[in-house]
Amino acid sequence: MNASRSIALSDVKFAWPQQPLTLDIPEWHVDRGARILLRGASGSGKSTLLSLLSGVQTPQQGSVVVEGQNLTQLSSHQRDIVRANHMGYIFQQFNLLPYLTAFDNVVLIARFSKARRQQLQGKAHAQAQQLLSRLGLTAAQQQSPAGNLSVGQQQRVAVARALLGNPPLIIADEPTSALDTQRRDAFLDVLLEMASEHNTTVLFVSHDPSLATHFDQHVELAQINQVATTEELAK
Ligand SMILES: Nc1ncnc2c1ncn2[C@@H]1O[C@H](COP(=O)(O)OP(=O)(O)OP(=O)(O)O)[C@@H](O)[C@H]1O
Repeated sequence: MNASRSIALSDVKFAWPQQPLTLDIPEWHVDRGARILLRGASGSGKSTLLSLLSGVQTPQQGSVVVEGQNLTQLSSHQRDIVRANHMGYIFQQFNLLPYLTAFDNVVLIARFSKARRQQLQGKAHAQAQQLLSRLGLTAAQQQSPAGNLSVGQQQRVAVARALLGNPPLIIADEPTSALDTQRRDAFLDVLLEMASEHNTTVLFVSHDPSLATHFDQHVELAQINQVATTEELAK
């Protein structure tokens, strides 16, 4: 096992039921602390790849090793534990619980993960407050139900939740698509600044080419995936 790697895929083949292959990735790895912007045509399989990395899906063939854990050898329950312990995940829709306060949405993650609780050493509340403040949420906003916050504020709550307890890997799936340029840049600055403090690996999916300057590596899915999309074949 290579400790300097966050992600290692080998000989991975994945198809959704009754569909042709979506992913055929002979080899791909991501070094610890890398900040990667993953791009690719719509429907090319970016979200599918993230679902393999987060252990929500497993490939029909090959191995997916994330933070030293071979997800393909684990049960669904064990994969849930790896996800909670090692990954901060930011979705397009943020997946906040609307009736809970912003603050409670953030600290909730510590209940699901022993590794994060250990990392936090009883300071989940303090770190949640610190993260939310740093992300620009006032004390009143932190105590407001998440469903009452603006999209931009909810997005920052989702970032705080992903970062709580300093998981080694952050995966983000188009989290900036609903934001204007200024907010998007501010969001990325905070996320990447906090990630670099802890040498956190960041894998960020976006269609937006103007985000490129924020990342030190750019990966086109077609570079690693041997399944060509219809759009790519038409080129
Ligand atoms: N839950 C699912 N069940 C069946 N097929 C799916 C499912 N999710 C995705 N697919 C199919 O897998 C292929 C890749 O989809 P995916 O969402 O991974 O692409 P994407 O690159 O993330 O697209 P976009 O940029 O538009 O979000 C598509 O053909 C899609 O129809």
